[in-house]
Amino acid sequence: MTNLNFTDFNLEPLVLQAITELGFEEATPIQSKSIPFALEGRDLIGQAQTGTGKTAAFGIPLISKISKTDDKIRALIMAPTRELAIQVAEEIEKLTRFKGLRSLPIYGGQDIVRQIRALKRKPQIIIGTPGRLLDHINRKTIKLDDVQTVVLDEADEMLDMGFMEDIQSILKQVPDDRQTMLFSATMPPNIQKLAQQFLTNPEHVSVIPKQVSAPLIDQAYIEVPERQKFEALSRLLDMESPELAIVFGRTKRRVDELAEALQKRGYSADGLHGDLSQNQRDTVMRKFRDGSIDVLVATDVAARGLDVSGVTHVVNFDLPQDPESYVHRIGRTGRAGKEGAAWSFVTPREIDHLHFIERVTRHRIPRKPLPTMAEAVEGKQRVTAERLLEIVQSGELNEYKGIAIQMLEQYDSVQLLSAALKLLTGDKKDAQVDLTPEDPIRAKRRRPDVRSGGRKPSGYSGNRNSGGGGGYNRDRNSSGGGRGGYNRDRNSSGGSGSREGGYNRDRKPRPSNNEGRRPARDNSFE
Ligand SMILES: Nc1ncnc2c1ncn2[C@@H]1O[C@H](COP(=O)(O)OP(=O)(O)OP(=O)(O)O)[C@@H](O)[C@H]1O
Ligand SMILES: [Mg+2]
Repeated sequence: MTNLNFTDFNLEPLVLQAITELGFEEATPIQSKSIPFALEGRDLIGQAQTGTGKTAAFGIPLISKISKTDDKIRALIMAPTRELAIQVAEEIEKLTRFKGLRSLPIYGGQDIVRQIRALKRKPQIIIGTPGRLLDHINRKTIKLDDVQTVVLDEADEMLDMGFMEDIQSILKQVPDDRQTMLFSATMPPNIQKLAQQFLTNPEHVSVIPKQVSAPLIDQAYIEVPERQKFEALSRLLDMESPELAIVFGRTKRRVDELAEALQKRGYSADGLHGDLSQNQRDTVMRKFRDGSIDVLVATDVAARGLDVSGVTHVVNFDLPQDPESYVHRIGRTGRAGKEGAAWSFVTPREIDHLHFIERVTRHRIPRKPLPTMAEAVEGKQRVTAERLLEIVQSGELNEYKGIAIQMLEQYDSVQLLSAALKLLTGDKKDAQVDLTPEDPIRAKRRRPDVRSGGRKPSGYSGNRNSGGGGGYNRDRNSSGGGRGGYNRDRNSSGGSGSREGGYNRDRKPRPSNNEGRRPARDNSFE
């Protein structure tokens, strides 16, 4: 089907105005398909590739049903991580800007007394992580008797994190005649269990072409021994000079060590994982969103749902265990019609696991050679030259011209310019870096299907853009600079302030097929 315009949905003018303000010109395929059903009140299972606007697909209908004068909690959105809850709350906030609804994020690690105070302002929409929501329900500071709409964003991840019981307990508090919607880019078969329990006659809305991962992501892998991964990463970052990059590591220790090593080598990097205080997590995310750091090193805490504009590269420093995680990690780039690159480091013993990921995601990942030292140097020089030319074009150089003329009288111009480039490029610091080696991930045997309905794999789809997945209108207003391609004004609204507290809910550890030697997955997302 062709994409619809937002005016086709018969939305209130104040909601339409907010959509226009966000710069959305037409609905994406998942929005075109799910908004009409959702407005009718139908239960929904929505699946579409990463970065294709699922948040607004549930957000727009949900806010359309709530009245400004209401003072009850009418909608509950659950998300697996704190950062995602905050981000979804921000998008809802933007969508309700003109309508004037009240929404509130509720998540662990934030001062509960402050949350209780904020709840007194009678929000109609709550966006929360399951553990903290349950905490409020038990304290009777949140009552869900009047909820009309429930959304489980990243439903499969919440199951995987062991939230099933919490979700059950929470949903017991919500009236049975509510509308329930599940959304994710991946729907492994076990999602059916959740759907059967919590949804009534759901409409399956899926926008999935042959490959599960987003089509605008250029995927590649580099075969590299464990001990050479760091050198490979440095070279890759130098060669590609990402605008913003997310580097995924398997464990918290890995993330800490890697972030520190990158800093030592002069990269502007910081780490994010579930053992940091909420204050630290907020600070890192804020810095990454505003570009004051350009490499975010993270565990899978950052794999789901996070939408940071300008992420041009994702690097799997360590391969993820699950194909779903691969799809979500790489989906942090190539969003909203933009292109992105995803590189995965694969140790020789992990090649089988990579093939498993390829089979499940139905996408052949081409191998690329390790960038050479020369390519890395050339990449850095190119970026420096580009920066220099930008300054030349800006034309504001008068105060330097006197000294330039003086220098040119004494030295050769090529020599002078080379020296300037050298200075700007900065010498790479050769600081010694020792990372604790990680064990290789072993190939897992499992039914190769991350989609709902259990369709059989139909072979590889090596063809990018097959099926036309994302569906953003990328041709309009291309922004000359090479990055744009779709029109929207991205004002990241800075996030909520930092709070202290250390509520970390323990997730149930997932079964490991690595004889328990694999360090636990980051189990404190919430
Ligand atoms: N109709 C639209 N036109 C242009 N941009 C849009 C539209 N709808 C959503 N967006 C923007 O696209 C980006 C990605 O949206 P969103 O985060 O909802 O994706 P998602 O499908 O939930 O991805 P993920 O699976 O990673 O969670 C956001 O910046 C969002 O504001
Ligand atoms: Mg999302």
